[in-house]
Amino acid sequence: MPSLRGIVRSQLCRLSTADCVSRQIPPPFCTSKKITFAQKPSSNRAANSSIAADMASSNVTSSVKQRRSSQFSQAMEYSGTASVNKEQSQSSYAKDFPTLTVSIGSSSKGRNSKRYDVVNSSEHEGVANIASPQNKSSTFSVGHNGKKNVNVRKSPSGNSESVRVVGNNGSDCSESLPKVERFNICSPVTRDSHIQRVLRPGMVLLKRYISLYEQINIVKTCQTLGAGPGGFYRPGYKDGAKLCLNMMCLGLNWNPQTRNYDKRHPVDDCEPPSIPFEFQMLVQRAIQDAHCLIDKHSTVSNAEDILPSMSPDLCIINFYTTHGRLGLHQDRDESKKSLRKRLPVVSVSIGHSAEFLYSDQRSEDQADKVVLDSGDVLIFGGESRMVFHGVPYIIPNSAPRDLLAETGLRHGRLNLTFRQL
Ligand SMILES: O=C(O)CCC(=O)C(=O)O
Ligand SMILES: [Fe+2]
Repeated sequence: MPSLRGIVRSQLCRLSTADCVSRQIPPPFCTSKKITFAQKPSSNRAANSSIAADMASSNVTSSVKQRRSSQFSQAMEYSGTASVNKEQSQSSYAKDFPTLTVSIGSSSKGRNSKRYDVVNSSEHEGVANIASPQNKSSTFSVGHNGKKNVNVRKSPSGNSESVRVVGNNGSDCSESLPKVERFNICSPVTRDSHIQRVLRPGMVLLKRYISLYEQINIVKTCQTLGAGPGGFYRPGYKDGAKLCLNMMCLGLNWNPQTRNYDKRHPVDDCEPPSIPFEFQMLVQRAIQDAHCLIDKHSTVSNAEDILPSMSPDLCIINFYTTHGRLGLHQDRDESKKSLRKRLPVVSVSIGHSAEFLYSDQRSEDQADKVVLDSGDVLIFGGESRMVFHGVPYIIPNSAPRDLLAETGLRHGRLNLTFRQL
């Protein structure tokens, strides 16, 4: 199943990939479209980087090629219906570019089912609004008051659909059309602009950033790698005390006893697996989106000055059972050069939620606290690179049920911290 990032990431400063997947938009529909961006320049970097990341993913690339022609029939097969409503409007424009109305999800007969519609919300525009029922992850603002419109329009030739994503002030043909006050069916509490936060200079939290689909893939990859050479084990410190977690490393092995990075695993003497390409892409995408957020919230001309870019060559993967924890510490075993440049740590959380403390002092009392949920990405670099941080508590029964069901992941929390040596 291909990734769904294509469409939704187009405004990824504000909208997480999680939204697309959590809404169960059929993958063929999402990925095979020709995507055109009509965004403000400041958003283009993120949009382009996201698409580049998507296209670099082998899944997506091949699926785009393969599925292009049978796009809508696949969408129908997946879960719903599609129809071309040429008669819907009397305008010649609409006749030339008939609106596609696509119903995705269970039919309205299904009592307990969620329903996701791409509907014709305007006779003239053929604007397709994708929104979800109100739930915890409903952050896709739609329509006049919201952030995203996805237009689905079929070309006269009938064989190439395009998806246009426009922002609030989008400059598509709709500009010349009458302005209509839209009713926003998304919960006002969970507007997507609130879910990505600069916690402090150099520290960015991208909430619900990773789609459920991507989370599942990450878990499966970690399960496979974790069972092989260089896999998970329970590490201990020099004094014999054990860490309250299981750990494995990618790229280079971190040894808590020597506090060094080695080529080999301290227990099985194997080389750690290398960082999978998809993980690398995820990290790049997250840093670029963090830059985008910093651009939006600060007056600096270059977000790199606040949060330098980095290319990870190692990753520490922790698995916390529900009793796991990690005391306040600094990540300071990377090279002098890396620390001098204050290259960020990119932390990915999957599974159960956790409390996360961070502070300039090694003091739990004075520390700030944030909850890290499944799919969140936290980045700390620049001024925040040496922040004390730790995980005092895993929140029981807080993992997405579908994630556990799909992967058979134990109850607990997986955390991946990517770094550059
Ligand atoms: O689990 C986390 O969120 C933090 C992990 C961490 O700080 C580390 O591995 O150094
Ligand atoms: Fe750490």
